[in-house]
Amino acid sequence: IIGMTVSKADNFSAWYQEVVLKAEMVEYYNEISGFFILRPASMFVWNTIRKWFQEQIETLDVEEASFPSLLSSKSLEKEKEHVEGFAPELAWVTKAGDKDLENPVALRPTSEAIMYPYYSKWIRSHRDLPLRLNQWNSVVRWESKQTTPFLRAREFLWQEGHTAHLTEELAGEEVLQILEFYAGVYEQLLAVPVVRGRKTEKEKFAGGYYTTTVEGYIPSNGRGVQGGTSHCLGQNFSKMYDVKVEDPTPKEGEKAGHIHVWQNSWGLSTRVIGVMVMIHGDDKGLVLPPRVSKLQVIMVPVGINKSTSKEDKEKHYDEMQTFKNTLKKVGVRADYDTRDGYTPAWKFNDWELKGVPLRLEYGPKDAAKSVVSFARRDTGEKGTIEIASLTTEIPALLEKIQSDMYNKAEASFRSHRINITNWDEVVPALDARNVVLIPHCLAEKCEDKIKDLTTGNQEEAAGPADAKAPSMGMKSLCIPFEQPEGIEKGTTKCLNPECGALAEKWCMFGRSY
Ligand SMILES: O=C1CCCN[C@@H]1CCCn1cnc2ccccc2c1=O
Repeated sequence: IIGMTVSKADNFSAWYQEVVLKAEMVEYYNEISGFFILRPASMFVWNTIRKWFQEQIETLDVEEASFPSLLSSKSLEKEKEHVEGFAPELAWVTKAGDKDLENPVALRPTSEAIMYPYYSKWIRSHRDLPLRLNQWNSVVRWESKQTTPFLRAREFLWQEGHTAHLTEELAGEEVLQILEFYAGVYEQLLAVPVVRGRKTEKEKFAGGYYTTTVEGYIPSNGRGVQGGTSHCLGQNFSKMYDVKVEDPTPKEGEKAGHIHVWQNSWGLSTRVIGVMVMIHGDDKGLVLPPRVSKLQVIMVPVGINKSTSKEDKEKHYDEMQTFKNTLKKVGVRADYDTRDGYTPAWKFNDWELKGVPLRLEYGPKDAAKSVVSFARRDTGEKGTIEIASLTTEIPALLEKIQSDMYNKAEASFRSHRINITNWDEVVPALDARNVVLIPHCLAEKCEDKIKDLTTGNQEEAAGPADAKAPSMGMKSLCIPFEQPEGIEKGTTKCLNPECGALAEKWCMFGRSY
């Protein structure tokens, strides 16, 4: 069957797998589990993101570099304490040909250990700062959890930015600039709303100082999803790798000391594509936001059949070629489908499955009235457009589709993000596919406890018939920069009934990927 067979509401994970396969975005790499092939439809999305993000970071004078993809166990030694948590994810090369390697090497899971010895070598004076390098590459992390296309893969494409600054303030400024660019990728390109915030001590990058994040929301299962992270590493790595400069402003009469530089690292991966598919897709298949869609308009001839003369058919098709060229001149990526042997209805389904944002139908009746009929992929809305107005109406309609898709997703996230001040309302809220904001003390231990308290226990699962696993506990997603009112007086208690400490901030919690 070429079309969708699974409904999004019935079986979300099966629907997701089917849509990314049938919309020709990915292929499972059957040789090794957890690896996927990215096909042109998804590479177009990724390259659109890459061009936009690259343009943004170039305003910050970020330069591009390419470091080796392998690292020695010796170089990992330096950051051993925080790597130990990640060690099980490292993929090792132990042989070359039939010879064992004296010192096995690991495939990069991220590039700090590869890059920072050279930051130490290159950064000597404060004049070498800020150093800002970004890599577009792929990394390998041998996930033990169930993998799924885009959201959790053992190898994925990403960019990793690594910068060094003279002061904490300069580093902190960049952390937030990059986070805004990440939010822009979601909100401007993918029509996906995100909450900006800071990770708690428990959820931050252990090797860093603090982590800022953009958090998405998947309406189909109410889960939060981490969308991109911008870390301030503080001086942790510069002390590990001895990245220092002479103090440019030594105190009067004192010998200039050294300053360990303040570093950031920031990453966004092809996970963003999975988030977009999950939020916008429907039972007909993919729904692509126009800004990232390889094909924005597909024209399908209608009313052409055996009785249509050859020259009428050719003339009709030539007119669509003209529309295509006209639309190309105003930056619209359009094409037409004149495949013989397929009905218009078959073609409509095929292009809906592939998520093309706008379809134009053009038949002799339309030609007689100098109009084309349109059908929006996101809402199904139909209408007609004067051929004479194509160059203004089509771009405007595509922009409307883009903003309507964003507004719909934003309303859905907003209505499923609820502030809770009564602990007993938390689990019911999660079961109703919400994420929650609760007054929280921000202590790591308290978070652990909250995870346990909100994990459905066995007896609740109604016996053997109910094969469902106990409901997943909630984790902190972020401390939103945008804080609700009500706890600034410092008299509100942490919502965890077993905690008793005072709440520091409203913290967003939810079931998550
Ligand atoms: O997120 C980012 C953004 C891009 C640059 N790296 C940081 C932090 C990566 C954290 N991390 C994530 N998985 C790992 C897996 C194995 C070894 C080390 C690591 C590891 O350090």
